[in-house]
Amino acid sequence: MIEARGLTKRYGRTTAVNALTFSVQPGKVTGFLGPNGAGKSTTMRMILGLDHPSAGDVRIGGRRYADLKEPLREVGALLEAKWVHPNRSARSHLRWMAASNRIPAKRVDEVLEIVGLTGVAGRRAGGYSLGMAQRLGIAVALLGDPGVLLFDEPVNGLDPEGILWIRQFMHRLAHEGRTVFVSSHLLSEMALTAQELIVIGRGRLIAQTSTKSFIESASDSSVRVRGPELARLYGVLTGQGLAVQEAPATEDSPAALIVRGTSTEQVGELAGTVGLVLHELTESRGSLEQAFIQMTGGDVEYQAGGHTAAGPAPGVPGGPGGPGGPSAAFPPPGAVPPPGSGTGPVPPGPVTPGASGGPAGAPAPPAPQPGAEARRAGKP
Ligand SMILES: Nc1ncnc2c1ncn2[C@@H]1O[C@H](COP(=O)(O)OP(=O)(O)OP(=O)(O)O)[C@@H](O)[C@H]1O
Repeated sequence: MIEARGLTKRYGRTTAVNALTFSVQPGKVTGFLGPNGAGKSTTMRMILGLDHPSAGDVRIGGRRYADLKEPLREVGALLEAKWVHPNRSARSHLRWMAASNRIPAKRVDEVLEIVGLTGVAGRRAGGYSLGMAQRLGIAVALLGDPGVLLFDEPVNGLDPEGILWIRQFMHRLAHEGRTVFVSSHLLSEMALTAQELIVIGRGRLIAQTSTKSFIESASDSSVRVRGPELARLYGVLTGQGLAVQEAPATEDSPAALIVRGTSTEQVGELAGTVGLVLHELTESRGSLEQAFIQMTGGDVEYQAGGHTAAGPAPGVPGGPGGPGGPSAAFPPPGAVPPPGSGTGPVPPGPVTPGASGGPAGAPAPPAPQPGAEARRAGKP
């Protein structure tokens, strides 16, 4: 279990992490969700003792990282990709890691088998694809058979097969009773991967909730209605106590009304009883991504299908469907190292951030000093 209390990190005038309090429980995958720059990597580095909090603290199983006697056996992490020496093979790299952490050599073959790298374990890591490098990173994280695992943006840059593999693998680790904490800026990915979500924006906690509740609350439905007598229609609907919002005309669509907490049937019948002509009556599901951007105060544009999905809040017109390296595994103390405007509860595809930021994390020194600051500038 991971517990953060009032966790804060300031870099000069920037408050990267602002009084975060949350807990990550074993036995399930917990997603750490926030737009680029929200403070996810900084939080993970503090969990791993690579950055000192400016205030507050974070504990793993009740102890600070620096106080863990054998950190590699308690927590494993995948932070940054491609940090393995290119001329080393996966096996020799793992043997070196194991030896430097007093882990029996036979564990190397076990973890190679677990991540599916046995067949290529003798090949130089420099020739590995990103997906293979990810697996190697995970193998390093698993060397000490830790009960707590951290993954920072593990699917960045992976192909669909690699994404599926990582997702299933995290489920398996959680099923084994481990604490699995995975960061992402992709709500659509987290919706498929995590049972629990910790959502942050600009360093602050926005929500800690089950993924199911988050999706339900973020994908409220609304009814869009328009006709030649909008003002009268507005009066009829509000007269029935309905929450009605005006959607001004845009280049693409004429002015309309957005009605929440109702159905197309009810709106149509109310209009019919007073003889109002309607030109449009549609139900829209809020886009999860738009809800996410709103909640996180995101200043990041999310794009999918070639258009920008950032825009009005769910249920607000103007938006379709709605209203509108690895990593290098970071083996403590041994080494470290995007959907568009979907219309359903779970957006159909990944969201690609307009402003891309690569996976964050610290390089993987073979034996990081607990508590040592890992500066971004020092990243490989
Ligand atoms: N070493 C550092 N020095 C100065 N500012 C930093 C440092 N590390 C992070 N920041 C700033 O802190 C904020 C949070 O960054 P962080 O990398 O933790 O966010 P993130 O949610 O992981 O984003 P991303 O997905 O883009 O990596 C950003 O404004 C970032 O520029």
